[in-house]
Amino acid sequence: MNAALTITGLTKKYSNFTLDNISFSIPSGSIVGLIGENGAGKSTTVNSILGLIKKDSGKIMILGHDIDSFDYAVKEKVGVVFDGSNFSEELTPIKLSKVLCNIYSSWDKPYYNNLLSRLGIPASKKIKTFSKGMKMKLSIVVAFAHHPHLLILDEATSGLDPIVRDDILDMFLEFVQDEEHSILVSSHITSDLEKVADYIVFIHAGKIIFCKTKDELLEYYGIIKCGAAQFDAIDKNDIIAYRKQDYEWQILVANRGRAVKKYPKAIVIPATIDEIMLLYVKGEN
Ligand SMILES: Nc1ncnc2c1ncn2[C@@H]1O[C@H](COP(=O)(O)OP(=O)(O)OP(=O)(O)O)[C@@H](O)[C@H]1O
Repeated sequence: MNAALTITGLTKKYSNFTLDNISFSIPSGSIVGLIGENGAGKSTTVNSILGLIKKDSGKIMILGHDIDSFDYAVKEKVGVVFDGSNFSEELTPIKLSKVLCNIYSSWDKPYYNNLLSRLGIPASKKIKTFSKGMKMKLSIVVAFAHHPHLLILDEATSGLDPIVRDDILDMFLEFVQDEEHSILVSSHITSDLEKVADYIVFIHAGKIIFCKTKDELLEYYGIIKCGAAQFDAIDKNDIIAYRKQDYEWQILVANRGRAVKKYPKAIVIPATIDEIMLLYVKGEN
């Protein structure tokens, strides 16, 4: 399987933080969700991928090209959306299109106009009059309108309402449909990732905790809820992490079907990505 992005052994040291030997890849045609608590290292990973910060070590390949010797033709094939707009506030979306068609050889004006109206962005109003959400939507439209092969979004949907986010998730799914386009999206809104991501990469304190298919997480992971006596009887090898809240123990397990059979008296429920993250980060093991 071709990979749109391959990261091997990425390391970046700051005085109080180390992004430590990160490795994962994005198969072509897939959406990868990057999750982790504030300060986990998501933006450091994204900025390293984009060459915005200098990595200390590791290899990053985008669309088969090493980023250390990247040329402009490859850069054009990467669409980027950050949490914030970088466009001149005096421009209108129509004027912005005139600027961008000189920058991107693959700029698709009809598609851009189509996306502006699909997301309800006023084409002839100055960007400075836009709300934060409207600016974010414009950044997303611009990223799509130069037909990138790889889209990278860092916390790009957090300021958007659920209805707009739903439209954007549909755009993501349409984008990867032909198996040649791929998306890396970092987000704290894990319910969005549950809807669209194929893989989840979980970073905690600069290290990768896991890189798994979303289906594995949602179909197999589970939480056992039980009292003290039942907790003591649970095989410690089955426990990924646990925490106690009031009189209830919550235990994260990797195979909830097996847990149901093995512990018939316990309540075993599916785990959301948020709960999996919470138990890994705050739970004991
Ligand atoms: N230029 C810098 N100099 C020193 N430390 C930095 C720098 N940039 C980031 N860091 C540190 O690196 C760590 C990871 O930051 P990063 O922005 O990658 O986290 P994140 O997972 O994107 O967090 P958030 O969800 O809050 O955006 C933090 O402790 C941050 O303080």
